[in-house]
Order: sequence, then structure tokens, then C-alpha cells
Amino acid sequence: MRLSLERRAVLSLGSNLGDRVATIDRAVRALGAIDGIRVLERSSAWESPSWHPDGEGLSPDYANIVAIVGTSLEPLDLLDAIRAVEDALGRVREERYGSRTIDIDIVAIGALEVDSAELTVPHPRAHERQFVLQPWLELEPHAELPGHGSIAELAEYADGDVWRLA
Ligand SMILES: Nc1ncnc2c1ncn2[C@@H]1O[C@H](COP(=O)(O)OP(=O)(O)OP(=O)(O)O)[C@@H](O)[C@H]1O
Ligand SMILES: Nc1nc2c(c(=O)[nH]1)N=C(CO)CN2
Repeated sequence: MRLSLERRAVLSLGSNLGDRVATIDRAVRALGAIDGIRVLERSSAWESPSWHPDGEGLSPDYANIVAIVGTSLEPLDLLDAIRAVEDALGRVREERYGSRTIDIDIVAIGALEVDSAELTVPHPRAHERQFVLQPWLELEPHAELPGHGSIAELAEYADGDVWRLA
């Protein structure tokens, strides 16, 4: 279903296989080509060791960006659109937290809260991920993550190294 109003959504894009930044660039272009999604801002690319519940650095380093989009799509339609972009870019769904050519997560959709079997928004792990917080801070230093507060404060406590790619 389409809304007549746009909501501002924060997306996290990551890749740790192949030409990571080129794939992320293609994903951003593909998102912007979808009816109901406008790409408003995108961060530069940041790199970080792969995060996994069993430990860091078990697979190749990731490149990550944050993109801010305006969307008139309902949350589950936005998730479908994101999955379609991941599929179009050749993502193979393997194990959870495993390597991937492209991964797109919905970090937040305005102040909306969604808790369904398929979709949880705000993303339940975004508040503790430097690879989400640092690129987002670059775009919106005063942003708040609904339910968690200031992203600048969250970044002070979040674990993990992340550095800007040239
Ligand atoms: N906020 C969200 N953004 C994207 N997918 C979500 C979200 N909440 C729930 N999901 C669900 O999670 C499923 C698994 O997603 P995915 O394979 O990208 O997880 P992951 O990237 O391995 O882990 P993580 O979500 O911690 O980054 C998706 O198919 C989707 O249904
Ligand atoms: N650094 C980093 N680690 C990850 C990432 C990611 O985007 N960046 N995505 C994952 C998917 O579950 C698993 N681990």
C-alpha cells in the first residue's frame, strides 16, 4: 500500500564480498529507481571487521554506508523492495550473519515502531553497531534512534572499530 505522505527512513547497507563499494553504489541506485523511494542522503563508505555473535573478524571486512530515504511505502513493502534489490544484485541468502555481497537493513522509519515476525523497526541491533552509528552520525549528528536516544551518545558506548574508506 502507498501512503500519500513520505516518511524518512534510515537504511544501513553493507557488503563484504567482491567489489564492496561498487555493489553498495549499485544498490543505492537501484533503491532510488523504485517507485515510492527517494534517496535523500548517503554517507561515505566506512570499513569494519565483520561482526558475528561468535567473534569479530571471522570473515572478510565489511564496507558499510547509511542512506537516508524518503519513502511512501508501508514498512513491509519497503522490506520487500529492499529484498528485491538484494536479490537483483545477486545476494544469496546463506547463514545468518554470514558473508554477503549486499545486505540492506532498515534501521529506522521515522518514529515508527514495528514488531512483526518479518520486520522489527527500529532494527534491534543498530544501537550497538558502530558500523551503523558512525556513517549515520556523518549525515545527522543530532539524530535520535527511537527507543534508544541520541546516536552520538550511543556511539560513545558501542563496541567495535570502524574507519572511513578513502
Ligand atoms: N529492521 C530490519 N531490517 C531488515 N530485515 C529485518 C529487519 N527486521 C527483521 N528483519 C528480517 O530479518 C531477516 C534476516 O535478515 P538478514 O539476513 O539481513 O539478517 P542479518 O543481516 O544476518 O542480521 P542482522 O539483521 O543482525 O544484520 C530478513 O529476512 C527480515 O525479514
Ligand atoms: N562490520 C559488519 N559486520 C557485519 C555486518 C555489517 O554490515 N558490517 N553485517 C552482517 C550481516 O548480518 C554481519 N556482520
